[in-house]
Amino acid sequence: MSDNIVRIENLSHRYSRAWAIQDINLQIDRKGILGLLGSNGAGKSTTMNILCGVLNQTQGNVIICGIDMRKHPKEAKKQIGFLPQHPPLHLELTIHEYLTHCAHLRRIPRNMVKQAVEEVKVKCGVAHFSDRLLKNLSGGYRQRVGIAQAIIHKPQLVVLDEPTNGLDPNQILEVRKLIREIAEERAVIFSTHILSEVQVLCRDIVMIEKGKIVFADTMEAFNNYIEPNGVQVWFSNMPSKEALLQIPGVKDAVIQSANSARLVIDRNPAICETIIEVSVEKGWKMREIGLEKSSLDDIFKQLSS
Ligand SMILES: Nc1ncnc2c1ncn2[C@@H]1O[C@H](COP(=O)(O)OP(=O)(O)OP(=O)(O)O)[C@@H](O)[C@H]1O
Repeated sequence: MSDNIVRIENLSHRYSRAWAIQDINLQIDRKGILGLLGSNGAGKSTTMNILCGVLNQTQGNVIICGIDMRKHPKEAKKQIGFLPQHPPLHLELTIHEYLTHCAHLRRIPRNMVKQAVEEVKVKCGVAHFSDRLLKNLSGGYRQRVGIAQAIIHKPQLVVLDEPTNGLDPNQILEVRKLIREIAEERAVIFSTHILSEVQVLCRDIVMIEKGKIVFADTMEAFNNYIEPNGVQVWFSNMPSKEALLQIPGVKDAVIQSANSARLVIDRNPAICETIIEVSVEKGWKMREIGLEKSSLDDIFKQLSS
């Protein structure tokens, strides 16, 4: 049949008249983390809800480990763990009670429930809080429990919808570490609107904008693609615009003050060295140089055009 963990074919969905997503194609063949990046309303949740069998698509197919989600939802869902944006936690239960409840919902055989719960508590670092009520946990620990319920049945695919949203910086680091660990054994889809989250965590990236995929490749390819095209420079002996335009690789120059300019450059990894060399040669006394980072909005604009 198929070696794909996920295959999404020509997936489109409309809630009323307008299409929320259109013609999404996506394939995941290996373990590791894929980042699904998109701004608010781009269509991430719609795609994930369909992928996880929570929403029925208008058109297209979702195949999980060779099983068609629409034709065999129960079988397909066995291969998936899902942590939605608003985790389905029962705050009045303890961690142990909640995960035991999840194990039953996932139809883990009765004689294996205890072992599955203990294993997942250790894996997600919540074993020492086993008897604590969920309502008394910090945001980071609640997310750990949310991830625990998503992997308790050892699925091949885990889908995490904005899992680091609302956490403090330490909690974000801890949850990222846990996500990396669980991705050693399975494919993980990590949805977010924060580019830097995808850059630190994911091996592959899919960008979605206005319901359509605008970029899908490795993180490395993405980082190469978005290389900055602007440089800020500060000089003590400010050269003229004409002199700056003589630097090889500089396509345009805008003088911004008596000591600074913005240069539009070729995508050339050695451009900063060239600018520094010319500055030294001409005695411009460079004080500072910095590559401009594209904002996510710029990147989306660039990719959608
Ligand atoms: N239940 C719904 N009924 C009608 N329209 C909806 C519904 N849910 C989402 N939409 C619309 O579908 C489009 C995609 O929304 P979706 O929630 O999938 O985006 P998203 O990328 O997950 O955004 P966010 O990060 O804000 O959750 C948006 O235009 C949204 O307004």
